[in-house]
Amino acid sequence: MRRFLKSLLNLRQARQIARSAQGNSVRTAANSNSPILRNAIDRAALRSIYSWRTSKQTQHAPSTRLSALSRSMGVNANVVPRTVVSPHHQLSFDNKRVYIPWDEGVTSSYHNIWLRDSCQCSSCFHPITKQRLINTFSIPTTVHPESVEALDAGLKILWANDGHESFYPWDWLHLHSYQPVLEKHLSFRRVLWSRGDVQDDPPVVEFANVMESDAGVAEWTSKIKLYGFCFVENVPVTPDDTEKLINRISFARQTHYGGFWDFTSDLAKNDTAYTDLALGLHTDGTYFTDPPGLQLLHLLHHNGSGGESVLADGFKAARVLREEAPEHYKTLSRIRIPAHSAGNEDVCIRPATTSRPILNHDEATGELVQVRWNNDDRSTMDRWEGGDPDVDVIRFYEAIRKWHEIVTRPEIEYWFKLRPGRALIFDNWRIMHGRSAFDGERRLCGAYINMDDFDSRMRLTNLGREAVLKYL
Ligand SMILES: C[N+](C)(C)CCCC[C@H](N)C(=O)O
Ligand SMILES: O=C(O)CCC(=O)C(=O)O
Repeated sequence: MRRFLKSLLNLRQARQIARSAQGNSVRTAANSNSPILRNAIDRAALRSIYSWRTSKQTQHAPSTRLSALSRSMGVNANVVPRTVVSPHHQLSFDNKRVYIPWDEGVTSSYHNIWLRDSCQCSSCFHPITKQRLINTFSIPTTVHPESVEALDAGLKILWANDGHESFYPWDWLHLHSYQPVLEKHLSFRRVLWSRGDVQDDPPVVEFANVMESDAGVAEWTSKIKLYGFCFVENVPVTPDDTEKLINRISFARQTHYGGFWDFTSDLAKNDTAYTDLALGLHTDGTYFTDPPGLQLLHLLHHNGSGGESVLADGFKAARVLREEAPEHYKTLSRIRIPAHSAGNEDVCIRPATTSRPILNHDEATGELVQVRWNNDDRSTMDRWEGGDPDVDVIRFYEAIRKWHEIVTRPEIEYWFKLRPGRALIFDNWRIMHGRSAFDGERRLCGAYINMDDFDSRMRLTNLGREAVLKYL
């Protein structure tokens, strides 16, 4: 009652709620916009405070599988929202919107054109391909319901212009409510780490488990998402078996290095990875518009010394930078870094769009989503957009010096030795990798995977297709 009272403080909502208070049937007048009627609505809204009626409440218990798995991944799916339409008020609509009063005391409004365009029936939305079939541009801009009806499972609308019938499940309406937004879309927790957090007990899965079931792939992909990397134990020491392993997530990303690589220090490709030189911490593909999402490396053999590997959690390092030197964090989030791969004579790769900063954030949420750091592949920086090169040049070098100092701290760097049979996979948008110089013959194989292909596989194997498709 209190919540409902609170919600009525918002007169606009009161009017919406009152629309539904009119009359007894769930079918409401086609248009309640006349001033006389609106006053009646306001009065009705206030009256309707007391006309509470019980009605069948639609609730959706959380699926145990989803909530169990999602808890491990931090996916906030165990808090399944109560998609219960208010038992005390009814739906309403006018020539612009449909209004749904929820039991939680808010009312969602949906534009008629939006609802018609979002019809999920099999003639408007392909049930198999999940693509829109309706011709959006054939919907009149004045489209509005002839009637709306609250059924147990959802909302039925009969459209006035063509008599089309649409049905929207309550949980679909509640999830996609945009005015107001009622639910967060899926987001996945990450566990940021320092060396001490992982060196004794790094994330690991068994090759056999990954190969034999999608549950094994779910475990593998959820650990990659959580920690940014994961070892795979007992991988047969062959390129073929390694390729089969990576294909359990998705097909390999093709680049000028090929798809699945089997490489050594012979400069087969004109890149320092194909030498025995040390490689400082970096992410690959800073010269691509879309850097590879995952990188898998499997050491096949090394008869020599050196060649230790190092990983560092770029998101952890970014958090340290923001805490210790927020100005440098801002600089590395702003200044765009041109990069290239131009060693092979038939290749000169640079981002097709504008280049990107080292720290990249989601425009909508402001969340750090990608670290792009490869000081060796950085091109000549002769465009300082900050306006004053005198300021930006110095700021930039100070900021990357601080960044380099942080990422190479002993507590940040996780050094280990790759070994045959133990493949390593890591999120190349978050985890920096490198190696020490080496001698002798050292042969590795592996591949890249696109981030979108990884994300798809991670969601589907961990949450199930039904849960994932809900958010489309
Ligand atoms: C393909 N393989 C992983 C063997 C080598 C890739 C070289 C990556 C390049 N130095 C960069 O940092 O983008
Ligand atoms: O040789 C290694 O251990 C890693 C090589 C590397 O950093 C790369 O290929 O990007």
